[in-house]
Amino acid sequence: MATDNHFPLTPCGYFNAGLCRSCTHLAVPYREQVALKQRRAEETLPCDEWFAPVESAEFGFRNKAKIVVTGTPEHPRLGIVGDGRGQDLRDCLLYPPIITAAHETLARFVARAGLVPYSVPGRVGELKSIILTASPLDRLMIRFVLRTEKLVPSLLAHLDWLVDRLPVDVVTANIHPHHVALPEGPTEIPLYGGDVLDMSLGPLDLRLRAQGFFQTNTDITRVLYATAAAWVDETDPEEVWDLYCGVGGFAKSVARPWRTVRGVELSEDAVRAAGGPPTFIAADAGLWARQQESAPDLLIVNPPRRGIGDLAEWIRDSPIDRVLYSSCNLRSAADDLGTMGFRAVRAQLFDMFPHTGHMECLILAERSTGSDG
Ligand SMILES: C[S@@+](CC[C@H](N)C(=O)[O-])C[C@H]1O[C@@H](n2cnc3c(N)ncnc32)[C@H](O)[C@@H]1O
Repeated sequence: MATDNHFPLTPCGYFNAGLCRSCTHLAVPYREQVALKQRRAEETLPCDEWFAPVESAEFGFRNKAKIVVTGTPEHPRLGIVGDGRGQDLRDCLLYPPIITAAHETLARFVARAGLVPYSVPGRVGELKSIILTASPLDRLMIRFVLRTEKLVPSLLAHLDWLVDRLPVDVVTANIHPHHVALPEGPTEIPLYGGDVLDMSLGPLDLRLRAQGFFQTNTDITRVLYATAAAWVDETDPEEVWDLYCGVGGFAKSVARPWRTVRGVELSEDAVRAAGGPPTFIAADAGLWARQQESAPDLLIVNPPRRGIGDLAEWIRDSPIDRVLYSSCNLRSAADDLGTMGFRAVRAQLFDMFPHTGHMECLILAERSTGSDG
């Protein structure tokens, strides 16, 4: 492959040839990437003490692949839309071996089952993408994102061939009729196996349903949850709420026999997958908090990128003095802490998304007193 003179050579042939630039920071040596993120984090969020950042494996860390399918059933390209024609990325270095190996079998399956890839410019065809998730024990969830239900009988007719060749626990069809940038649609049709993928991290029992959220870097997630649990245990609060809890990673990590823990999450699917104990509730976090008669001793929040919105004012007016905020967007977290009237006393960067500008930060924040600052 020809190299692009604007960037130094990296370990990724797609990047060097200018065929994929998803890893925007790949040309920067990894240690330097982390140092730059740390500097940016410290500038964005003033904090009494920033702990040393937690580094990721440089490659093979992504437990999820959103594989856009283009080309023809006989010669499918598995990768990204790229310039519109589609770009095959089956040797992407971010994937663990189980996901890389699955690409070849999936390409053969597309041909065997005659799955016609969807063409973005032509708006014809059926198979838009394949979403793969790998569990910590190397089992797979495979979701075929289709324009309509037309290909479901072909998928079913050839499924035995696929599950004989891959370590699959769940296969579904996701129906995504609209020509929009969203990666998936609202309807999920179960095709094979159970309805959850076991994402347990050692003793931490975690299960993922097809449309649920799971942090994308399994090893970093393990350290993030363990760190949160250690920080919570230092003050040993009696009651903890985990708002925006997803499938319950933080809630389950901080659960102790003597502690009351409740997790709140908008997605009913995620709450069903979380199971319990502790107790999980499907609700809007802000509305639910306002309906409670008491407040917890410590609150955990891990919201989407936009932050916690109105909940910040509720926290400001509540008796809560300590919040553990896990954020993938420090800008919104800093704004939220300002609205809450809290100051960051300890923070740590977890490099969940190497080679990009994104990062996860865990922040322990306390109510500011009049003497602060
Ligand atoms: C960044 S994820 C965090 C999930 C979880 N804490 C974890 O570690 O996997 C954010 C979660 O917030 C949920 N969510 C979004 N808006 C919400 C709201 N208004 N109330 C409760 N949960 C919400 C999403 O469904 C998603 O599961």
